[in-house]
Amino acid sequence: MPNSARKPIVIVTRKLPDVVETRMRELFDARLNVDDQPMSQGQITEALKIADVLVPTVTDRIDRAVISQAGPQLRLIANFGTGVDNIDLDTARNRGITVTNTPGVLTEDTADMTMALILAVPRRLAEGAAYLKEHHAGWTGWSPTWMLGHRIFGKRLGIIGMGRIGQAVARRAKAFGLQIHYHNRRRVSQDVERELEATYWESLDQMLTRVDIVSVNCPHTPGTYHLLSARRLRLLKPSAYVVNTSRGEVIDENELARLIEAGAIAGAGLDVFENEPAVNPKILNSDRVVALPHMSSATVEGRIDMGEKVIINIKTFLDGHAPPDRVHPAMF
Ligand SMILES: NC(=O)C1=CN([C@@H]2O[C@H](COP(=O)(O)OP(=O)(O)OC[C@H]3O[C@@H](n4cnc5c(N)ncnc54)[C@H](O)[C@@H]3O)[C@@H](O)[C@H]2O)C=CC1
Ligand SMILES: O=CC(=O)O
Repeated sequence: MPNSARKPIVIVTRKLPDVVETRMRELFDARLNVDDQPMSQGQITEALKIADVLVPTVTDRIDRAVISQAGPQLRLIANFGTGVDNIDLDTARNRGITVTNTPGVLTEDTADMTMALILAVPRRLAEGAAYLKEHHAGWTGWSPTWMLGHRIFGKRLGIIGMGRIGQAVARRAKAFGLQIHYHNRRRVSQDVERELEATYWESLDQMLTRVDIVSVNCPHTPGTYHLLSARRLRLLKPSAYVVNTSRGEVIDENELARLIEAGAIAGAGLDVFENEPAVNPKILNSDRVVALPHMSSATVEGRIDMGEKVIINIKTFLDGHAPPDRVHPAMF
């Protein structure tokens, strides 16, 4: 723990909203990334030799090699993000380093974008918008048999991971007339099931054979890597769509791309990718995929809320209390 004569050194790996950076400067010896250049593994390793607190984002790989070389003064990794699959939680715990994240404040924004993808893909929204931009001069107007997508209302949505975001997606989807089905590690409360009129599937395989749209909303953990494996993707109906705003690693992306190309899956809405920032070219170039650059949580309000959460976590921890968003490896 830093001694009281100096402010704790807080190293932030990326540019944060001005209001967040200003507050960090007031409270800490904040070393900010004003140029917003992603830090290399070498730079992060060096940072951990002097930082009391590291504030990485979800694209920084805080792995065993990096954490193992941290100085003894490093006590807290306060992730600017909800997902913590970028951090080796076991190594951090073994070295007595606390990890926090920013759950909750991104829920509604991420659910909005998930719903947007659920609507956009079957209704060919991106395709239509791109067509008009490129071909407006040759467009002959409305036509009864052109640009036909598929109806959303009445279809079955299968949510994998019925946590904060999964439930927020379900609330939106229910309002659009979708029937809610879900698979989760644990069944949610009867009150929530009743509110959402949701059907629980203990067997993910069985749920996949029955739904029209799948929404992936569980975290990426060792247990969920390729949860939508090649075998499971092949259980989907050829008319089914896959939406993923969680983490790319949860889906076998190559197989998803192959099945879409082969017409064995109708399409996908993806905000996240298995080898981010690389995107499988088949995914990128398919008319039947809406691919977004990991922007489901990207709102001005959300980023400020995340910054506030990070600051509260750091301040509470440095004041000697348990930070509100402490992450335990057992949670994942
Ligand atoms: N695209 C984006 O910008 C964003 C993506 N995310 C991602 O969304 C994820 C979910 O966030 P929250 O809903 O806040 O988390 P949460 O912890 O509230 O919900 C996750 C749910 O997944 C379930 N789950 C875990 N392992 C499972 C498994 N093997 N099978 C079935 N269910 C399983 C958990 O029981 C929990 O109910 C984050 O971990 C993050 O990766 C979060 C925010 C923004
Ligand atoms: O992907 C974003 C996050 O906060 O997790």
